[in-house]
Parts: sequence; C-alpha cells; structure tokens
Amino acid sequence: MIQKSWRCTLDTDLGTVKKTASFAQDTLLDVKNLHAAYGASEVLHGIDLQIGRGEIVVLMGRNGMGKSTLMKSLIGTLPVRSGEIRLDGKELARLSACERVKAGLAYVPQGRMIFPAMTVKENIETGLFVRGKTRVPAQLYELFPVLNEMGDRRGGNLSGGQQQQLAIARALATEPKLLLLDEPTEGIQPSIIHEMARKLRRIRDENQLSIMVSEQVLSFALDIADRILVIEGGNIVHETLREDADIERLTQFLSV
Ligand SMILES: Nc1ncnc2c1ncn2[C@@H]1O[C@H](COP(=O)(O)OP(=O)(O)OP(=O)(O)O)[C@@H](O)[C@H]1O
Repeated sequence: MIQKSWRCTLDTDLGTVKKTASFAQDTLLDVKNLHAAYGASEVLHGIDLQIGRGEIVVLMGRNGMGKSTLMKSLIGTLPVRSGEIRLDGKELARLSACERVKAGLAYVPQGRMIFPAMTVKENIETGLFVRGKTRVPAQLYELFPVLNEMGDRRGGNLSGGQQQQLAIARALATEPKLLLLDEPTEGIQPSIIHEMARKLRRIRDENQLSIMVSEQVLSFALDIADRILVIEGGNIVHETLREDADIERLTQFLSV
C-alpha cells in the first residue's frame, strides 16, 4: 500500500531514523469494504480507502463513476449498505451526518449548497454552532477576505467563486480533521482554480487537517494532490503518488 510505505531518512547526527513524509505517518480515515446503493442499485462495490493525517487525496473519475456517492456515504447523507468507516479510530458508518461532523468530518457538496437567504456571516455561524462557538475565527477571514467584506450580504447574491469560498469557510468553522470537497472547481473560472488549490494547501499546512477532493480537472488534481485515486464503476482502479503520476494514463481514465 503506497500510503503506508513510510519514506525515511537517516539522521546521521543522532544516528536515528526519522520519518519525513508527514502525511504518511498515520492513518486518519480508514474505509473498509464499503458498499452503497440507491435502492436496489448498488453503486459502490467494496471500496477500501485510507487517508493519512495531513494528506491531500484527489479522487478522479468520469461522470457517473461514483465520486459523489462515495462522498455522500462518508458524510452520511447516503446510508452505507455495509462496510466500515473509521475516522481517527472512531467507527462512523452507523452514525448520523450530524454526529459524523461532530466526530471531525466536514463536507462541501457539489454545487456548494450554501444557505442563499442567510447572510455570509450567518452561513459561517452555522458551522461554528457545531463546536458551540459564536465568533468567526480571524483565520477564516484572513483566508477569505471577501467574506469579511461581504459579511452582511445574502449568500445567494455572491458569485459562484465567492459561494465556493463561503462553503469552504463554513466547513472549516466546524474544525474538521478531514475536509471532503465534491468537485470544487465546477463552474469556477480557470484563473480562480489555481488560487483555490493554493488556498487549500495553505489550509492543510496551517490546520494540519486532511483533505479529500473529488475532481475531473487533471491540472487542479496535479496542483493539489499528494496522492491521486481513480474510481470507475464504483471501484478504485488506480492509485498513484503525485510525483509518480503518469499523466497519459490518468488522461485515458478521464476521457470518454
Ligand atoms: N439519487 C440517485 N438515485 C439513483 N441513482 C443515482 C442517484 N445518484 C447517483 N446515481 C447513480 O449512481 C452512479 C454514480 O453517480 P455519482 O453521482 O456518484 O457519480 P459521479 O462520479 O459523482 O459523477 P459526476 O462527476 O457526474 O458528479 C451513476 O450511475 C448515477 O446515475
């Protein structure tokens, strides 16, 4: 398993072995043999997946391959048929979505799903509520200054890119260990996509959280990922570290 193969360097001064790949040091999310279905139609056929602490994993795949279904099964808006979902050792598969958020999962769904009639600040406060807090952390406004400037504006009046920032800020307000983002670049203009990748890496570095992104834009995936997985027909069919990625092969997986 790639993620478990720690890369080590010899610290000659101390004569001890040091682990250097921070994300590979321990597993945060451990999914085993996950099956999920819509009614009688099974869509995920036994997914095994591990995400390390501080790791960014990008889940790629063509339309209809099961990316959103996996995200929904993890956060709990779609009940799992069978299998295990452990976050930091805690079993989540039978918990409600709300309990999973309290346990440290946050989810930005495809299409953002912010509350359009609520103000920007109120949207963020719905995330704070999970931790019993009321004050928006300064770090969120440093990351997304536009949300500070537009605090009193209705969420529904923001542009697509601004709504995406709001959805990420709301998710971060729940203080997650693992942030799940379903196709965050959808409908976002190319110049902002690179900025989004930079911000997500910064969020990972500053908060030491893990991120799993489902994505079809290969350049974004290569920009952000530590590791890339490919899903096809509800099975993970390919896995590669970013530095070993075979671009041609990944392009083939994504082409119709
Ligand atoms: N609510 C639903 N009821 C029944 N089948 C569904 C439902 N949602 C998705 N499916 C089916 O499940 C399969 C996987 O869909 P899913 O939305 O997970 O794909 P995806 O990889 O996220 O695609 P996209 O990139 O288009 O969002 C598809 O065959 C889809 O038609």
